[in-house]
Amino acid sequence: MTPTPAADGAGPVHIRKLKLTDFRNYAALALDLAPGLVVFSGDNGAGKTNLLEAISLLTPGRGLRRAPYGEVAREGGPGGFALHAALDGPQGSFEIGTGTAGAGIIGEGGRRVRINAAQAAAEDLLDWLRVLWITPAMDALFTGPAGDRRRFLDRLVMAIDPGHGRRAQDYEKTMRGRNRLLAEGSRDGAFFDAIETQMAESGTAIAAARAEMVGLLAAMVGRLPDGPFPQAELALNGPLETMVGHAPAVEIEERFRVALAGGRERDRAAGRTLDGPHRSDLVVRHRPKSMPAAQCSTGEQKALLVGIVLSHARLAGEMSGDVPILLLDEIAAHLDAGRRAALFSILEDLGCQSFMTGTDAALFSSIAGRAQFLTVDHGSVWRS
Ligand SMILES: Nc1ncnc2c1ncn2[C@@H]1O[C@H](COP(=O)(O)OP(=O)(O)OP(=O)(O)O)[C@@H](O)[C@H]1O
Repeated sequence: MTPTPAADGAGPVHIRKLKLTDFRNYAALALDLAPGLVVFSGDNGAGKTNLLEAISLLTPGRGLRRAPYGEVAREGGPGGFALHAALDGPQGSFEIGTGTAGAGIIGEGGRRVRINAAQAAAEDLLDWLRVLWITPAMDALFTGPAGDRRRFLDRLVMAIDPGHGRRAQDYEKTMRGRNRLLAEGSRDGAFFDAIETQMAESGTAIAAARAEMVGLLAAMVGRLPDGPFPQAELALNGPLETMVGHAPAVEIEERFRVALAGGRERDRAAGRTLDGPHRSDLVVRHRPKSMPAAQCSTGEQKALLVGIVLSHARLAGEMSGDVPILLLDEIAAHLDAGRRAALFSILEDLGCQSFMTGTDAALFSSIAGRAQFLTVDHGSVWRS
C-alpha cells in the first residue's frame, strides 16, 4: 500500500482524526486534532490518560499502561475495542486501525492491525508512526527495575530504527525457546546449538543498536543548554554492549554464542537464561550534580527524563526528518513555571504533535492561542 503523496511542507507525522470505539470509558468518540500542541484537561478519572493510551496503541506493544487488551475494552461493551487514526506526514496521508474483535475471534490477547485498510503486523506500524511518552509511572524509571529502563531505551531505538522491534521480538522468541528447553531438562545439543546461534545473532544486533543509540543520545544531550532540563550522562551496563565498538560484530556474536553454550548447566539450575542483552541496564547520571539519577529528587529525575526525551526527539528529527509524536501525561503539574515555559517552547521548536494532559487548564495558559485545548469529561471531549 502506498500513501497519498505528501503535501509540500507536510511537517512531522501527526494525527488528524482519532476515533475510539468501546475503548476504556469511551463508547464512541471522534476527534479532529491539530498538528502541534494539544492539551487535554479535565477532572481526575475523566479519561485523559485513556486518550493517550489509545494513541500509544497505534504503535507495537501494549501501550503506555502495558495493560492486557482485555482490560482496555470498555466494560459493559461487546468485549472488543477499535481505534482508528487518520494521519498526515512527510510520506503523505495514511490510516491506521487496530483493535480486538472480542474473545475467541483472533486468539487470546491478540489484536488486529490495519494500515491503509490492509492487514499488517503490529511491528509494521513503526514504518509509519513513532510515538514516545512520559507518564507519571515513569517517575520510578531510574529507581525501578532494569527491565523498565531497557524497554524505555528500546523504544528510543525503535523510534529511529524500526527494525529494532523485530530484532527484539526474534531475540525474545528464541530466548523463550531456550528457557523452555532448560525447563524441560533437555540435553539435545543440536537443538541448543541452533537456538543459541540465533540468539547470538539477534542479541548482538540488539546490543549494537542500543550502544549506538546511547552514543548518539549522549552527544545530543550534551548539546542541551544548561538550564531547565539538566544534562544526563548515559551509559550501558551489559556484557555485550560494553564490547560494542571494541570488537567486530562477528567476534561479539561468537563470544556470546560460546558463553551461552558454556552456561547451559548454570542456566538449567537457574531455570532461565542468565546471559544476554535481556539483562542489560541503562545507567543514567545527573551530569551537573555528578550523581546517579536514582539519588536525585523526584523533580530532578523528571527534568532529566524530559531532557532525554526532548533530546531524542531532536535527534530523530535530525536523523530521519521526522519527529515522533509525544504523549506527556500530567507533565505540566510536575514542572515549575520556568520549566513549563521552556518545555512548551522546545516542543514548538521541534514542531511535533505533542499531547499534554492536566486537571488544571490554567497550567497551560501561557500557550493559549498556540495550542488546541480540549476538555475531557467522562467519555466525551469538546473544544474548550
Ligand atoms: N475498560 C474500561 N471500561 C470502562 N471504563 C474504564 C475502563 N478502564 C478504565 N476505565 C475508566 O476510565 C477512567 C480513568 O481514565 P483516565 O485514567 O484516562 O483518567 P484521567 O483523566 O487521566 O485521570 P487522572 O487525572 O486521575 O489521571 C476511570 O473512571 C476508569 O474507571
